[in-house]
Amino acid sequence: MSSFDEFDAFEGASLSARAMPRQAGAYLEQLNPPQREAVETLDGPVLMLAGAGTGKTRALMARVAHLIVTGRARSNEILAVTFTNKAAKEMQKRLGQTPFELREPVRWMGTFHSICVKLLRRHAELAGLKSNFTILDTDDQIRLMKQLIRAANIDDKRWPARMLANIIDGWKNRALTPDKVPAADGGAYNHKGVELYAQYQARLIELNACDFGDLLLHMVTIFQTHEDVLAQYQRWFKFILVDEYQDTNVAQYLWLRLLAQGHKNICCVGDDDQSIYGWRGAEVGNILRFEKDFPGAHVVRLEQNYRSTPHILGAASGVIAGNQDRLGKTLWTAAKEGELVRLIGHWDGEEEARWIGDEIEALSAGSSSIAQRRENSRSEQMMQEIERLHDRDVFRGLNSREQLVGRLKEHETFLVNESNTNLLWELTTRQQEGLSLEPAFTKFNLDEMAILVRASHQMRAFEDRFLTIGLPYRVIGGPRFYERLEIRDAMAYFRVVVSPEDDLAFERIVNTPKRGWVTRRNRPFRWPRAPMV
Ligand SMILES: Nc1ncnc2c1ncn2[C@@H]1O[C@H](COP(=O)(O)OP(=O)(O)OP(=O)(O)O)[C@@H](O)[C@H]1O
Repeated sequence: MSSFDEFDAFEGASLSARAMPRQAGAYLEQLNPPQREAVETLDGPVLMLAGAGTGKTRALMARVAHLIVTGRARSNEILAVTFTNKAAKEMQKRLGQTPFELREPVRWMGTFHSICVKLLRRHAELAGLKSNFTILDTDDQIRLMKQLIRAANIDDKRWPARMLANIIDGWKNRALTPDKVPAADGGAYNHKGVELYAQYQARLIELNACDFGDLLLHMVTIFQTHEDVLAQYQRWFKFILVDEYQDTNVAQYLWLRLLAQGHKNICCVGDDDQSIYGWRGAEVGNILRFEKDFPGAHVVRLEQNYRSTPHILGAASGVIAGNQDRLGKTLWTAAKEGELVRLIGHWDGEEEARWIGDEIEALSAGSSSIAQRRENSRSEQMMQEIERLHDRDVFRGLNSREQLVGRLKEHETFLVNESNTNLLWELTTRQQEGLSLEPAFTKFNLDEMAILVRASHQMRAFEDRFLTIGLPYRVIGGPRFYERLEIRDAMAYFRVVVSPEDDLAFERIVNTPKRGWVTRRNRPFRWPRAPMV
């Protein structure tokens, strides 16, 4: 076991931070009543059910500050799990500023993975690793699996390594070590999955490496098998906070449960309506079951939305109402009406990209779709037609879009097509509701507009279109720094220098750049140890 004593957990906690409790501060005044309830209920399990834009980040930060300011915990006694490391950094920064003014950073604030790396480096030998273990990326994982698959004489064209990687990942998300995989999963990967999983884990240990899933799996196993280690962390982490609880998987849930078992001071923040990571093992059941798992839990609902207009909330609520198994909450806002939501169907991605490109140009030029269309001769015709119909009272007293379409058909106008009727209906309702038509003619900056896509391949049609029409754009959330090919190659060189036994890194760079060396198939890599860099 790592040699460190309880004092290590508090390293960096200065005397000033351990001083007498201060007065609860201005941060409480900036909260609405449910937020305040979620912040001030410090003891026992708390579930903060927070819809989008309801100020959960604000409440989460206030809770951290409140624990410290009232002297209930020192900054190093709080374990705060955030969804991304970026979110942790941002919160850390804001906690140092008004209205919180914390003097010390919360050292155990980060993602499940970043916190588990820190813990596992301390206890690596309990998992058969050295503390300087390497963390494999997906490429390395696949490379290693391919070696094992070929060594087992399996055709990796028919049974791709990526398929095995997904299966093993799924088991790790469910906190299953090879010996715990249920018999029902025995048929996985042509009945070879469990055996290859065991070989893969053994090979990782030889390489002094682990993959992403192992970071949690090893820590759950260590906590389950070493009571003394678990007890130590249960004592240190007096209060636990978890963000995006609806996205936790079984392994993360077990890890949290083990740590919170003693004091049960765990506050989970989440929204059962925003669970989108089922495909990577997230269990929305974790949040639905919270009150069962933590009897006596205090549930607070944050329902006042500060970000959206009633139309947007209404549309979102309509979609969400169809979800099954909800804990239920009703978002509301004090904001005024705002723009209507438009739903526009397109034939394919290219047509959609073309339409959106035109719309963006129109919005940034300060011309609505109608005004923009007025600019070309075809649209001149369109404006004349609208005026003609207007004179015949076609738009008066309309109750539905269908009625509008009916009247347009009666007048045999060429305006009957989906995009024109959408636009005419929007303008009609705006007028009926006494709303100004102004917003449709306001100029917008390009950095006020965004396109959200579900998967990165959907960006292509937009990029093609924007390049064609010369519309400047930025892509946010493309491949991350460490995922870029050249960065991964450079990292592999460093890994070989630091750990000469890292065969996977060696395999990656041995022919990068191309040196014309041939590697033999069906053989795991074991290279002669000669200095090469
Ligand atoms: N009590 C409050 N009074 C006024 N404004 C608030 C209050 N709480 C939050 N806000 C504002 O609402 C907006 C959303 O807050 P915050 O980012 O904390 O929400 P969130 O729930 O974390 O959002 P999301 O999870 O959807 O990103 C921010 O602009 C914040 O300043």
